Amino acid sequence: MASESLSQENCVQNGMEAAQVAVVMVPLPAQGHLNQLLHLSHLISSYNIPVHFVSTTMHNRQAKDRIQGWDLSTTTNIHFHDFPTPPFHNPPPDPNATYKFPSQILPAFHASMHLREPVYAFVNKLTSTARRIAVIYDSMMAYVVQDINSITNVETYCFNSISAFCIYALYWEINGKSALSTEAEILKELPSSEGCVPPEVSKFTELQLEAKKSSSGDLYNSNRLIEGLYLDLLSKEKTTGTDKVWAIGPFNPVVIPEKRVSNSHKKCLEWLDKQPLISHYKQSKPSSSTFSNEQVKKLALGLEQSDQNFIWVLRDADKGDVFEGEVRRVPLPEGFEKRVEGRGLVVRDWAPQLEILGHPSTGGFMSHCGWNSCIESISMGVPIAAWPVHSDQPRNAVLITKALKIGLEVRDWAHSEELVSPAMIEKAVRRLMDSAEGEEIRKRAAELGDAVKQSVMEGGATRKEMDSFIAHITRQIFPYQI
Ligand SMILES: O=c1ccn([C@@H]2O[C@H](COP(=O)(O)OP(=O)(O)O[C@H]3O[C@H](CO)[C@@H](O)[C@H](O)[C@H]3O)[C@@H](O)[C@H]2O)c(=O)[nH]1
Repeated sequence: MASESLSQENCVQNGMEAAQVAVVMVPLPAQGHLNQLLHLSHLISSYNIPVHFVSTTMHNRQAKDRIQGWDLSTTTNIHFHDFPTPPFHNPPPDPNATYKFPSQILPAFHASMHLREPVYAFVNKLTSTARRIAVIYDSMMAYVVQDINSITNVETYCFNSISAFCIYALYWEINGKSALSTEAEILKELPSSEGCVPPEVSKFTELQLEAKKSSSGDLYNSNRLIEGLYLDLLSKEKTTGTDKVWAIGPFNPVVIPEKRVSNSHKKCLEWLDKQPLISHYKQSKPSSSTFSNEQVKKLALGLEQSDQNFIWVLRDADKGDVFEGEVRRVPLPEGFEKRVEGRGLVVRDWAPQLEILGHPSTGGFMSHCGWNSCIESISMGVPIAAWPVHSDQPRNAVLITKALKIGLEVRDWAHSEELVSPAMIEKAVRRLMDSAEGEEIRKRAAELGDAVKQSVMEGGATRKEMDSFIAHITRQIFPYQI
């Protein structure tokens, strides 16, 4: 972390007018990535710094449509730049699709391959209007920004969309699992990353690693209260090639405004309003993967048997986030919705997840453990029943259940090839929501949530770290450097 410190209000006095700096955001065009950098754009723009958000027309629309917890119309400092969306047609829906395969990621990879030239041309042109440009790029967009470092007065910052815990574990694994600080011994319990991603994802990741140039620092949507140890190790060991590490998350708002701003499905929030406090439990469909019809049926039965109130986000799968394609509407067991009427709500659309998690009636979250879902749930003080599906998720589940102890596993990752039975689902929900063990877990989650909220408020440690990042990118440019 850099030593500069700067408050949000007086950043323009730091030798260089904040307005002379522009930030360009280069997100991977996929939901779990777009939303993180859009939230970060919001935070940075509040320091009176213009932010340019670049993606395809369709993905910019997706990002804007799905903002949660704040209102885009309240800021004039975020500028969207739309580049053409290359056509892509998803394969037809498969009712037996293995839930491990994140087919919706393929259009994102395809779109990103068309952004290298337009993004370079855009940043190059922007240099005539700003004295320094800080390009914040998703680590999965290293290929796209590879030429940008060579432009005068441009600095690049690599944003890691996954947890510091997972990044550190990956480097530790690659480097032959050698020396390990005793505090980090939990890494020895981690499941292997082998088989967690399909070959298309491995190939795309390798392309990024080959293209990656050194950057001026690394950014994490994380918080030292959650991952301090791993952030320190990343910085101390310069694992990613830099010791400048800023953990400035959660990027998402930690307090949900009373006036609901989400464009997405409001029915579930109104339903929650009518529930008693902390009575409800949420099961979410991952935004980037698919459950087979058989697994959906078992999940329905497990939820029914759990006897808990729930919202189940069961979006229609296979369409991809924004691209055209056929929709697979997953059938539910006959009579299910009638039987759970009043205590269970099935949502087929895009749900306002952050707002649901921030609702006082929400007591638990069964999640695939995508990093956004983890950090959103942590910041809202909601414990997690972890049901990882692919990628970094099995490791996030270890962070949640074993390191932080703010959740429990629905099933052991070692058995991830098997279907999860209704009995296992019922047991996990009851343990979390209706047992002494669950009460302890819920208490720890609430305490961590409160501490994280405090850290991002004025005077909090994470706010100071954010100020430090802003101070760094707006630092004085001496004449001989120009
Ligand atoms: O109905 C829905 C479904 C999702 N979301 C939001 O969409 C995001 C989903 O992100 P995440 O929980 O990270 O899931 P994925 O989209 O599956 O994330 C991908 O990207 C993450 C960041 O790299 C990785 O950690 C995951 O493994 C990878 O699957 C979150 O902000 C949710 O709040 C909604 O608002 N409504």
